[in-house]
Amino acid sequence: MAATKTKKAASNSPGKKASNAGQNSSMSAARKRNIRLALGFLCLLLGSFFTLSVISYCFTWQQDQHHLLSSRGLFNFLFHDKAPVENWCGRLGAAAAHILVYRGVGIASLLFTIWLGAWGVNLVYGRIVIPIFKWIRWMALGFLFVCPLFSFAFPQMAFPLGGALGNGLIEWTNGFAGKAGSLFMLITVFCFFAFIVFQWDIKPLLRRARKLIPARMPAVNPTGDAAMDDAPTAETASDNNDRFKGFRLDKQDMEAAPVLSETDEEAAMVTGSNNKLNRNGMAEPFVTEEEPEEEPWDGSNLEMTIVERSEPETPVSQPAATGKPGIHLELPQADELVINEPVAEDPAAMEEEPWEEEAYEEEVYEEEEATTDGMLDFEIRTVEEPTAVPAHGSHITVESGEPYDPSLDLPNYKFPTLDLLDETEQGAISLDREELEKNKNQIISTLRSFGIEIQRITATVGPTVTLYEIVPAEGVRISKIRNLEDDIALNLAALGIRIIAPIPGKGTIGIEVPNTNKQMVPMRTLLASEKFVNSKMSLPIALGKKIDNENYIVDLATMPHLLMAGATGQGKSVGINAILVSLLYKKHPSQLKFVMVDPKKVELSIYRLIEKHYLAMLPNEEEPIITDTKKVVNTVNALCIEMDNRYELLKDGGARNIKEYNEKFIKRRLNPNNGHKYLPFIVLVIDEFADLIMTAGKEVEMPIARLAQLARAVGIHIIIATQRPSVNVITGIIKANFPARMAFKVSAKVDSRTILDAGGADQLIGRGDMLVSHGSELLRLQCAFVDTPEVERIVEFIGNQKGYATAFELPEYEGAEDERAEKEMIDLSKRDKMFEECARLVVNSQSGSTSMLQRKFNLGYNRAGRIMDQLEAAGIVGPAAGSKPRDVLITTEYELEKHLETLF
Ligand SMILES: Nc1ncnc2c1ncn2[C@@H]1O[C@H](COP(=O)(O)OP(=O)(O)OP(=O)(O)O)[C@@H](O)[C@H]1O
Repeated sequence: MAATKTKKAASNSPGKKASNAGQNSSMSAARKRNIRLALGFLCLLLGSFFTLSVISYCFTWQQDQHHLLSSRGLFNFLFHDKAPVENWCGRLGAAAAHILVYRGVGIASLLFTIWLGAWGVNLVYGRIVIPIFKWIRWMALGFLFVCPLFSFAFPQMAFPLGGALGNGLIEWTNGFAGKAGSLFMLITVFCFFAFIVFQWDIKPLLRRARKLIPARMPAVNPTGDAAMDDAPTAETASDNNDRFKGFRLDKQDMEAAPVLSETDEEAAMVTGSNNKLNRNGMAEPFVTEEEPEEEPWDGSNLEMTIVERSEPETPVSQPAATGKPGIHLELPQADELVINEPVAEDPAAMEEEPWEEEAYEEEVYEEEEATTDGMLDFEIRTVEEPTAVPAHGSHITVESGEPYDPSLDLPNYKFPTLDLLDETEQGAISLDREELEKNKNQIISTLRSFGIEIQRITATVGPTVTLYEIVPAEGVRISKIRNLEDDIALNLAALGIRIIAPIPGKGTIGIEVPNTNKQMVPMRTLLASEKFVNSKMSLPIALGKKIDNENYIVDLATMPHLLMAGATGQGKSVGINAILVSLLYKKHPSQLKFVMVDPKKVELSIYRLIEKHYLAMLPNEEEPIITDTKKVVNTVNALCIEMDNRYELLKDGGARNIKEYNEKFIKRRLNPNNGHKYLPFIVLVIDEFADLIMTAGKEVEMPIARLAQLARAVGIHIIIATQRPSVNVITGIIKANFPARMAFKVSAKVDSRTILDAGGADQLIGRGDMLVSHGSELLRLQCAFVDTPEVERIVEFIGNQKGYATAFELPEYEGAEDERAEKEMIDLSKRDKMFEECARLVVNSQSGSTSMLQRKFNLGYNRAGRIMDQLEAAGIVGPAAGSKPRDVLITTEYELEKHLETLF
């Protein structure tokens, strides 16, 4: 009875209401999205249909027009006439095109039909893909200028180029003011659009015209009148300069306007009309209603508390949305987008380069005018072009007491905005009470069947799993539960159960059970969260959500290196993208560089677009993303040299780590003339580490281990990902230097132990479900999801901006060259006595394996290696391929004999 009462109370509890409200709001959001999609597709279809019918009309109008005009009305033509029509879109197409072209605006009607399709595209995407509102101006120009222009220019043409509108306007003006009047009308309309609506800049044209005039005048009139002729020109110049100043203001205003309207458009598209701006143009603080905690509710005979956490953080504005303070994007809820525009004028608009260049040209011109005026001095000045693309640290020599700002390398760089990420709705975490109760009962009965009684059970519902925390009855030893782990998991029989006995620091036992309805964690919500936006970490990475729904954001700099593993298709690539995207949203190109290694050649290639902003590579290297093993070895060794150089700089600068060093440099306490420079963080990302180790072995393992041991203090961090977390890939030396590990689902418990030093990763459920071991904790997280198109949009956004002249150059690594030179210097006249026999064995077995030579001829490793190098120099085998046998370049013994004859 008591139990029933509690249940009732629980079902009426505010928590339940809140969750109902959440469900309702997510349903209405889904309905809105469906309506938007339906309208979008309709507009797209109609737009395409009408466009096609108008294009077809251009070829078929004569045949169809006859039927149309002879038919008694459009209705009759559409529904009763039997005569065949030529238009590709049938009767409907012929009628629509007739109305649009003949009775409407002529050929300019295409502007309307394509615009309709563009509306559809925007509605389908839910954001402004094609700027349709800007298009309205072009439509107006088409209807009010192009239509009458066609009718004026081709009055005899049978095809209604200008449509009824063009013909009507021209007829009226012809009658009212004659042809001259029509021409004036057309010029006036054009000027109205050019200067008022589009605000086109005709100054360059005028200036060119003006330059031509004084240049010719003295030649025409060399008697001294030139000075008189020049005088008004100089006046005009200053006049123009005044006008120019006025125009400069207008231009700013004008530039501000489309930005505003476009953003409004976007906001209107996405949110309806939910823009909130307070009077200062700053964000209204958002108040999120904390969902009240669920009341405890009764199970069949035991009480279980469901801990449902509200979203832990109010997503806040993203400061970096424009690279300038003041423009913020807020995402309080998935379906609400608040955009705040700054009231103060945007300094960026004033600093636009072309504008500055024009102003400068204008000044130079004015001076030229003045000197020609008096014919006294003649000075030819060359105006140095401002460097189009800066080199790294190019503004370093600016002498001023101001603190050094590395971002001034690329002052106009804009950080990617949140709207580049999909606005995936993340509804409230749904609580399926039936499911919770069923699991609870099963846990209780399973434990009871092993003789374990429990006192209390609490459920915490996370995005993908629910954690049942159990307090065992007095006297039950935790080791007993731990020993029964497998049996309990078997009895609960759900996929992906993980038992944590005990939960560290709590003394309770945790059983994680996957939810039936799993929630994805969109990257956007993490990047918009207060914790991320206000993070002061050196390299903040937003990894995902914890089981209690809290955002998990860590500093890669403190990790300081990260080892990732997971079977194929379990979310590794998404995890790497989440890390890279987090860093791209937070760090300026002057502060961070990536070295990317991708033997698979497909995963990281998408980042090649940001080569000139964020990538670091060897000098004279062509490919920004390294795919070739040999090049990886060189690059990793180059990073070791960079590390050593940085240590020298730190020692010289009296700093213990990169943070202290950069702080000193910013305060201008380190002299760039002594080689000091601002040091960006470098993150080395290696995908498919197993592949690398298999091909390059120790050659790559050693420098990586060295980096991992020492590079942290100088700001070089490593992220390694592998599908195969076996001990020969993640060797002891690598493991010892990678304290932070991230495991997606792996196929065997032994793999889980290799990566995490604990089981559990084999029991994950995939799709971004992961375990992170950092410090002493082992956390279960749902990895943030960022899709490839989103990453593409972000790198395109960055790549389209002005970057450095080159990628960040790593120091040259000479080792590789030396090796090659050494090989080239092998003197075959001093070849080993066993050379010929070894050559025969290699050719007959078609395997260039050094260990085979060792075994067959009982040779030492060094001698066998030397013979193999001689075989390579003789062109019998190919270059070393890591631990794999070398390729054999000769196929038969006969061919070998011939080859040896030619050689010796
Ligand atoms: N965090 C996540 N949230 C939701 N779904 C995810 C998540 N991570 C991955 N997935 C799903 O799993 C699929 C495979 O992920 P991903 O490509 O990252 O696997 P992978 O481990 O890199 O595989 P491979 O090693 O073969 O490249 C994705 O296409 C996506 O559908």
